[in-house]
Amino acid sequence: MNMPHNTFKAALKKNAPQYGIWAGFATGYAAEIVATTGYDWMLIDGEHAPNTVPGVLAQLQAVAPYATAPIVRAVNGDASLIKQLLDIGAQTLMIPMVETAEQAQALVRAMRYPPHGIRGVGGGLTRATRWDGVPDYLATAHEQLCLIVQVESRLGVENVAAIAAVEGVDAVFIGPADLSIGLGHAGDPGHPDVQERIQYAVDATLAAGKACGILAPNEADARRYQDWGCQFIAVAIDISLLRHSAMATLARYRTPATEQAPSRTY
Ligand SMILES: O=C(O)C(=O)C[C@H](O)[C@@H](O)CO
Repeated sequence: MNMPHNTFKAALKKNAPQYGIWAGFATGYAAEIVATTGYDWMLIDGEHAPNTVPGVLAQLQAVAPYATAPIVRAVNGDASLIKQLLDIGAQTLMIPMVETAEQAQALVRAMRYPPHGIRGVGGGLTRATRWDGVPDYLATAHEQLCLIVQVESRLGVENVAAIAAVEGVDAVFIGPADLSIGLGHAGDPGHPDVQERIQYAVDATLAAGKACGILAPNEADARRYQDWGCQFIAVAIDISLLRHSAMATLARYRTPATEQAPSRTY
């Protein structure tokens, strides 16, 4: 059995834009619905959505038949958690709040087997190896694994060039919400101070030869960040899509008939 091909990692190397969606419902059923919609990638959010390792596994299994590539965001960079997420078959990990090159190096080591790292061997117990069905997994696993580090603090942006330069870091993902609150502009990622730091981080990441991503559910933001060079952009959040659509639908009926435009003209 061949090792599953990491289409997201391959697409990053082609420098093609990759549009993603944040998946926050934390169930396999909802994740599968998202995976049918044609986005290039989806983020299974283990930081802010109520996900457990078995819950992430269910979502990975649910989306496996589809072309949308799953990225799993861990709640933190704990090496034991990284080991579990890799063992259940996550191939692309996003780790929040990386602030130094040393932290990034530790994450790379957590994703690699000795002598290049500290990942423990799960062998035939793990979905990653397809229960020992993938030949040579130990020697080749790193080829299909992808590490995205999140830069989302003042210190992280100051160190972004060194973080991006770490061998084994495939991409940097900017977190506008955390960055804006960290810079004293809570809830205002559009503030010029925040925008300046975002553009600086994008430039430094690209200069290091790595891909840069960002969350931008607002279309104007997404298009600007793409112009700046962001290659993978989360342009939607599934929970927000449901909520906004539900409210907009209800509002059409709640609005008094006299205020509504006529539905038919003769
Ligand atoms: O800082 C950010 O922005 C992120 O990391 C994304 C957030 O966690 C959140 O806004 C996702 O909905």
